[in-house]
Amino acid sequence: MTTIIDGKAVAKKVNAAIQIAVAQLVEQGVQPGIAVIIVGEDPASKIYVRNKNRKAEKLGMHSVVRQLPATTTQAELLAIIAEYNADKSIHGILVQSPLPEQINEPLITMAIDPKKDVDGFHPTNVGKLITNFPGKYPVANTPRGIMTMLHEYGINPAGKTAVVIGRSTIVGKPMAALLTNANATVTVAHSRTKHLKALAKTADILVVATGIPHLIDGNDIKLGATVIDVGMDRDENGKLVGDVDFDSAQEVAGFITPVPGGVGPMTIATLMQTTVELAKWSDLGE
Ligand SMILES: Nc1nc2c(c(=O)[nH]1)N[C@@H](CN(C=O)c1ccc(C(=O)N[C@@H](CCC(=O)O)C(=O)O)cc1)CN2
Ligand SMILES: [Mg+2]
Repeated sequence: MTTIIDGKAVAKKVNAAIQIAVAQLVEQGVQPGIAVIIVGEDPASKIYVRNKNRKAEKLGMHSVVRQLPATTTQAELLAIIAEYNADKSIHGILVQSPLPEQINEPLITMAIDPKKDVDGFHPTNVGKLITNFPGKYPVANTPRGIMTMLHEYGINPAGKTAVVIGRSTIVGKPMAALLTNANATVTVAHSRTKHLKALAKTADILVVATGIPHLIDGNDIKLGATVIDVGMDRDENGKLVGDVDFDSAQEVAGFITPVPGGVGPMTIATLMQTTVELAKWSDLGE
């Protein structure tokens, strides 16, 4: 019997807590504020940005969306980031990815004040995560949301064998760090990994974030394993599917996230959570 991890339900619970936290902050004279910058007209990015804005407003936050043309230069984007770095009403700054090719993404990440880095991508914050630095700092929202889901379903990574397939800055690397800090034994695999499927089968916790539809199926999963599918791929019919073949995987897994309705909803809920925390840390010194 497999348990389907309901990311929508966990996100709802997180959002309910955020709504209360925001109301309390507003009473103390602090309204958490987020600025989302989008460059160009990528339709999926526009939907994600619209969803972030709507959710932030619904939870009582101050939310600004800055839509820029695809021809925006590096200097123009840097100037806008500097503007939000100096804006006291904004606690979190997010530059939606992907960015057009004339923009140097690492330099943009570096330009955001680490204290307003709501994505948790700034090297200062990544460094703190990797070193398990004490204190408060933002952590990438997708992997952090996955940790919240594991916690909600009573899955403790300590002592478990975890395999993370994917080594991106957004998911794979911070996921591996979070699982390591939670005392799992972690292997990071990727497109050049030999015997990938055999390795996947050793995992008690398997996180798949490759962008390859149905890379992993039930044959590659240990009986009873927890399977977290970060993929958001389109199949030949344009249907949204994950990196895991859900139908065969759920015959073997103990716990599994669906696509859609698993990791995705948690990303936005956790982004809201991080925005509230940044506001508390900066304005209340918590
Ligand atoms: N600066 C950032 N850019 C991007 C990030 C990010 O975290 N920071 N992540 C992704 C896109 N993304 C948020 O930005 C995101 C994508 C998808 C979902 C989601 O809820 N997905 C749903 C399905 C939606 C559908 O039907 O198409 C789900 O999985 O249930 C949330 C956030 C890239 N860019
Ligand atoms: Mg999902």
